[in-house]
Amino acid sequence: MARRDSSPTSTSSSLSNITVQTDKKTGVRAMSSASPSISTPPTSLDDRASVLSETTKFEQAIEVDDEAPALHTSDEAHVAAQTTPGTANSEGRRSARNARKSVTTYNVQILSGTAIHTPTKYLEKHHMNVLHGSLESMLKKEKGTPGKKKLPKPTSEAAEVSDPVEEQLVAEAAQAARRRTSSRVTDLRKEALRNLSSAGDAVASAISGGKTFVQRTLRRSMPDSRMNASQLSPVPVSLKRPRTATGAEDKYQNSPLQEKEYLQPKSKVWLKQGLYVGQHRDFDPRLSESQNRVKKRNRNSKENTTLPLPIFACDRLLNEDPRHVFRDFKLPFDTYYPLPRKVKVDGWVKLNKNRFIGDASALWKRDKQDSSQCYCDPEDGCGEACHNRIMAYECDSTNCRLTPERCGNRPFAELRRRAKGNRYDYGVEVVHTEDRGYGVRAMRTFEPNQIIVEYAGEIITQYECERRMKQVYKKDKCYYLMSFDNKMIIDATRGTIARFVNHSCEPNCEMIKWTVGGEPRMALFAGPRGIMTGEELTYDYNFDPFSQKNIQECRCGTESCRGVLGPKPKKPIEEKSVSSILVTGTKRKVQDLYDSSRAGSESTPNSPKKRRVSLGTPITAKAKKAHAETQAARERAEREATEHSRQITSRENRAMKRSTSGTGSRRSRAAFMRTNMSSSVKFTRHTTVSFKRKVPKSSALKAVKKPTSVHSTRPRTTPAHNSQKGRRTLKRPSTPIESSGAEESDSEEDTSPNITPASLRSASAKLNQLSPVNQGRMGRKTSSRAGSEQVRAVRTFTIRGAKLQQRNFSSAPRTIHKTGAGVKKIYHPAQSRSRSARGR
Ligand SMILES: C[S@@+](CC[C@H](N)C(=O)[O-])C[C@H]1O[C@@H](n2cnc3c(N)ncnc32)[C@H](O)[C@@H]1O
Repeated sequence: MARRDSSPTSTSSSLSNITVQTDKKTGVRAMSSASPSISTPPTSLDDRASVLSETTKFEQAIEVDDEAPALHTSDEAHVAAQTTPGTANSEGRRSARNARKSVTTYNVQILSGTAIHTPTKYLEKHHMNVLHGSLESMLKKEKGTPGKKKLPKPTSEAAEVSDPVEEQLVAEAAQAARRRTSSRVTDLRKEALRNLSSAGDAVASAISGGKTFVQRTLRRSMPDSRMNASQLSPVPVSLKRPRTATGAEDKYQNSPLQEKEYLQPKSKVWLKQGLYVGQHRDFDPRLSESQNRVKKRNRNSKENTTLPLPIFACDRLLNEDPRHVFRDFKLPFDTYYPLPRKVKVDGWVKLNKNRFIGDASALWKRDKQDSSQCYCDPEDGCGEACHNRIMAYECDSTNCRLTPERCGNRPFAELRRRAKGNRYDYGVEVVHTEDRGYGVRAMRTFEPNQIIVEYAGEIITQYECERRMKQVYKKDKCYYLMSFDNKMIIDATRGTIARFVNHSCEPNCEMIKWTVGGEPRMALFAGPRGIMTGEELTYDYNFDPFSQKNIQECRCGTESCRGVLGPKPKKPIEEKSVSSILVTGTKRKVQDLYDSSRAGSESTPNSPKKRRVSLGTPITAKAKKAHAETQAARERAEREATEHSRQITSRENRAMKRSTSGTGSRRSRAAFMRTNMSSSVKFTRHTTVSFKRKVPKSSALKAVKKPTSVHSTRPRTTPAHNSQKGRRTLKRPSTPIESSGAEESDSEEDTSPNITPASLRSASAKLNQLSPVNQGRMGRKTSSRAGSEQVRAVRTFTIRGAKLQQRNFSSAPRTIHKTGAGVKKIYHPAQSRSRSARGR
């Protein structure tokens, strides 16, 4: 043991009592502080412990590992003793920041003690003979590279050193140490740091030893002996395999191929069989719309090689399963429906509710009388029989006593709720159609008669509409104008998505006007079939093109396509024949009808089909049969009509006599009318007369000089076409774009008061007595909310094999707008003239 009590170069500092101990057995030479140092910074040990401690904390740490690290430490201590004789410190006080920013560098030519601190960033460029890092590493390097310069040996063995170079180095080192007393403190700190790093190494090796042990144990316990170190440890494999236990483990651990096998990501396996195999998905939701388009364009369209289901399978599917009988089999739209494809529409400013523009607000008349009330039971939940529903009024707290949860007649409230949900909930989206511009598609299913979307936009006056047509929209190809209440127009150029709904001659939706909170509102409702996801939404524009040049070809592609975007045909031939005969009872009319039936619907000069179908089309056997049936029915009806008119005439004459003998007051006349009408209705029950009945109005009654025969008004009646029996008859409200029949009712509306819900109820009650027909399901027809004078229902009878329709006024109206939206020249002021005035 060498003991140095004091250093010649020691200062008055506390670093004077250093003991360098050498353990001969292990060759460890450690330093310890025998006495407490004044400047010893506070440690975790208390002062006493610190004082009595034979070894420094670092030394204690070193002792944990009694193997290789100790050797380095001894060397290090040796060097330290050499370089800074009599100086040792157990504490490393360099701040962590500095330690990180720089490393100790030694110029091996100048030897230790001349350490400088080089910023790490300059290390690359540092001179070759400058070593970086701890002395320990330097020593390792020296040992590992024979022939290189060795560091000086301890002083006790200095005499034995024969290498003059080494001697010189030692001497120089001693000289430098003497010269640079001021750097002693720093050197001691370095020493301490070195000790610390050695301790760190020892701990790291201990930990790695422990891990290796755990891995070994695990490996042994695992059935799969191929488990390698990479799976047991999060540390990279390359760093974790220095020690191996067995040859077999070695084999696996050292095989890079095996490791790769485990590290590779799993690849997706696609099904080779199944319902959707072979189907192309055009849309990749991960890509944008344009990227998808490009992809689609570039895709090589391969033929679908998947065979269809065998025929017997389809047959069973369609015919044997009772639920599928007579139903088309449809695959679901898409089991995985991607995010909505947002179509950007140029120039579309979206409005969610109606907005009055200019004078429209001031001119808008709110009809105070117009209200409705329902008295439904909670069990009914305002279903089909709800009075408000029949009248196309939305229930609310003022007109319905049910709670919103119980009431089933609040479609616009439902719409409001839906709009707060997500896009799927809202349920519609704009799409590009092949040949009709934009269209609207359902993104969900809709129940029959369920509300889909509101048709809202700017409410403008006729004057403003004209102005816009002439000035603003004069170059446009599409107009989004729809006539509305109070002779106003909804311009949906700025409006809801409903403006994109296209026309179809066999539509799946209806545009219906409702009264919500006393205000009229238009909305698109699902038709009686309901809507499937993915279906394009359409409604019948029943469009009056106004002039020939505005006639557009219809591309709806349905079987019953009328060929052009035009008005609906007025009535089917059979129906027309019967009703007209009954009304007129003249041969001439029958002849007309016969002619018209021969020519089909082309007999009407305004019929759009006239331009498409030639009259010379040969009559097929089917048509001949239909014609014969019609003829027979006509003859029967003619006979009945003669009888019918005879009876009515005699009854009217009797009633006339009674009324002229009475007071002649308005009330009595009204009573007479009611009696008369009731009797007519009763009568028609048996004779299946189709007729139109007007609710008595004061103005109308005034005009009655003598009890006008019901017949006298009938010739002008145009029984509505109700191709779908038992379904609601579509009736258009008054509009400036009305066709002639509707315009007549328009003019009446202007001069006559509105029908009140009370009168409707009484009329409804009377008819209820007459007929048990479920009026909620019957077809309904009215001219408009403001002018709902013509309130009719359609009833189907079978008399002597002929199916006939009876119209009465028992059912309340469900107002359906006549004109389609957005059709060019959909509105024109001249259209407010009667059709007859326009020569139609
Ligand atoms: C209210 S817009 C409907 C949306 C329109 N497709 C668009 O792109 O904005 C009415 C116009 O769509 C076109 N359209 C609608 N239904 C059609 C049909 N069945 N056949 C041909 N064109 C139709 C006509 O050009 C019509 O003027």
